[in-house]
Amino acid sequence: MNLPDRPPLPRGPYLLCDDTVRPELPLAEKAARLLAGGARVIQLRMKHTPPREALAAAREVVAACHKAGAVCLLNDRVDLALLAGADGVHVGDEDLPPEAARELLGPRKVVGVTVRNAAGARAAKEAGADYVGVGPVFGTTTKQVPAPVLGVEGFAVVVRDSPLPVVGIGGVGLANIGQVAAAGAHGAAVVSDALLAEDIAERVRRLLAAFDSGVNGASLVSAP
Ligand SMILES: Cc1ncc(COP(=O)(O)OP(=O)(O)O)c(N)n1
Ligand SMILES: Cc1ncsc1CCOP(=O)(O)O
Ligand SMILES: [Mg+2]
Repeated sequence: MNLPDRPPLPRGPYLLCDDTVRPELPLAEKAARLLAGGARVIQLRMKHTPPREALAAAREVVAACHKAGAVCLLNDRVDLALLAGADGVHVGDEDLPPEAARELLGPRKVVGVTVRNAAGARAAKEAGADYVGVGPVFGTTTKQVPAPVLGVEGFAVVVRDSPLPVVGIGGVGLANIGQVAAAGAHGAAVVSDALLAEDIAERVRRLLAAFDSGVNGASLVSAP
């Protein structure tokens, strides 16, 4: 998956530090609580934060992640990823194309791409991506996603046929993250199940344990 000069994307829960969920909680505080729970990958997703505040938040969250030994990726914003010294970026259909993200970031950063199927994952690999985000795996109200819900069986087929590591996203939480892991996913992206928890750190600890338990589960899809 990764050339030696890229930080490996740790396997397991992939937590989103998101300004669209529980907006009253500052992004740096969300990140601190996610990290306190043992998060090893955080994606900073800012859809409403004004540019100068977003830059300050990116720098603060990246520093906190690196102090905790976690990987920090920026959603959408290649510019902020560069300015804040993030480990990479995640881009989708409405963002810079992955080739451009790779050109700007160079070979030493992680590029993740949203795709819907294995063909998209093959194209993402050709474009220089390190992993793909695939979903929605389950129903979600956090984002209006222009794609049908895959379900865990449909997700498992994409995982099986993808040439890149897959991070599942959409409706993932404590109740079903084990299924995502059992499907062979490299990661499981979680937004609201963690950020809306009364104790975010404890919820992350439980998500980590549940993913690891699922990894030992039976595969959901036989070999092709
Ligand atoms: C891990 C992961 N997968 C998919 C997405 C969605 O990205 P995108 O399609 O660019 O949509 P926005 O998040 O920008 O609304 C993601 N963020 N992370
Ligand atoms: C950003 C994004 N992209 C596809 S679904 C989603 C939101 C997922 O949020 P949740 O984990 O709360 O379902
Ligand atoms: Mg995007």
